[in-house]
Order: sequence, then C-alpha cells, then structure tokens
Amino acid sequence: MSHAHDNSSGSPIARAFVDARRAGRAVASYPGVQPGSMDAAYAIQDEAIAAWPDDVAGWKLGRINAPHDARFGAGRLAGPIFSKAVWTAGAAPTPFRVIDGGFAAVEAEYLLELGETAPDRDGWTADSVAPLVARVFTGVEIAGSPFAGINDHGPAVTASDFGNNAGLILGAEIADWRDRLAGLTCSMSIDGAVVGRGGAASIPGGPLDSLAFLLNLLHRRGRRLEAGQLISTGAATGVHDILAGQSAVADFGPDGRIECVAVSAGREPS
Ligand SMILES: C=C/C=C(\O)C(=O)O
Repeated sequence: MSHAHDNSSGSPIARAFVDARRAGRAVASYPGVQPGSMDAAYAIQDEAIAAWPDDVAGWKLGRINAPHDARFGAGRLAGPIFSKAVWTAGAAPTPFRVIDGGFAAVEAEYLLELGETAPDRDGWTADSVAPLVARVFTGVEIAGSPFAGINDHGPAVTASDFGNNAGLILGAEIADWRDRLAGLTCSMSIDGAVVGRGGAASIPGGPLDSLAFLLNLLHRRGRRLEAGQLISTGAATGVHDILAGQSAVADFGPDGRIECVAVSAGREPS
C-alpha cells in the first residue's frame, strides 16, 4: 500500500513528528496531549504513515512490559518500517542517522519475510502464521525518534511516533530456521563492550508470536501484511541506547555479525 507524498495529515502530533523526522531535528516535549490508549496511538500513527513520503516495507514489534501491558491491554506495540530505511548489511559498518537531542537505540532482532499476502482475518497464532513465513534473517532494528522521552511515557506515546522505529539493517538469511529458530542466540556490543545477550527465547512466545500479534492488530486497523514485507520481531538482547559516533555489532554466532555506526542526522533525503 503506498501513501507516498500524501500530506493530508490532520493530527498536529503526527505532523510534528513527521516534520521533525524529515528535518532531522529534536522535539523537546511531546507535541500535544498524550494518547491514552493504543487505539488513539495507532490513529496518530496512521496519520503519520499517510504523511510520510515512502512506502511501508515492513513492521517492527516492541514489547510492552508490566504494568503497562495490563493498563493498555497489549503485550506488544507495532510501528511501520519504511522502504528507504531498510539497508542490507555489508562488510563495512552500515551507517544510520540519529537525531541529536532525540532518541536512538540498536536492537538485535530476528526478521521474518512474508512469503505470501496474509489472509485478512483475526485469531492468528504462532502455529498458524508459520506457513506464511518464507525466510528468516538476522537484523538490527534502529529505534529512533525526535523525542528523547519517547520510551518514558508508556506504550501509547511510543506507538504514536512510528513505534519508535527509524530503520532496519537486514543481515544474513538463517538456514534451516524452522528447526533452529527457537534456540538461536545473539549478543550486542557498543564500542567493543557487550551490552546485552539473549536470543529468540527472549521474545515472549517467540518471533512467530510477534507475527501473530501483528496480523491480528493490522486486521483490526484495516491494514494488510503483504508478500515480501519484513517483520522485525522484537528486541532479543534489549533496547540499547546509542549516540552519534558510536559503533555497534550484533553477533549472531554461526549466522554472522552485523556492524553499524551511528551518524548525526541531517535532513531526510527526499
Ligand atoms: C523501542 C521500542 C522497543 C522495542 O523495539 C522492543 O522492545 O523490541
């Protein structure tokens, strides 16, 4: 679904986040009344998606911890990943932009590639989504927002600004994932120091449960998940804050490493 160059956003919050992201500048405080529910947050997110000049290439999932999970009625949140912010990892560290005075973090993740457009229905489970997945990759989610406090005011605030996503680095394809996925482990280092260890088992219900959550959510939001889209299934080692000038390495053992480096943001390339 393409929303490129649709500038019809009526939400001042969506407009403020979109403008700040495009200009590469921070917003000092939340730009409006904070949404009180996930539905209100996704309404803002939908307006921002419509105003962002790029296509949705996939979705990120993030965990909602207690006590917010009970308060907001969900264990995860979702946000769009845009096509111009998906990079393929190479031998050299992949650069990514961070907004000075905003929020930025790196997260080692397992990425699912959808093999077929998912039927538009509710009731998905980790078991029923498995046949939809064509390939699984290692990855690094770049979490990022112009608002430094994006994770400090509960999940509805986080979800309202693209779910705190600023991009995705695509790593190696994971061979034999149907047999191996549940047992995969990884670590994350920043500037040479290990900042987190974990794996697929760190994600509640596993990566396929993240996909099931997303499909059920998108059904309620009137959106579809399409063949070829990528799902970043949630932080496997934690959400690791990073500053411009710092480097990170996600180590997936036999499935390879992803190196990246944070650089100071300018305007989004148009
Ligand atoms: C920054 C948001 C949180 C996540 O992305 C996560 O928990 O995976």
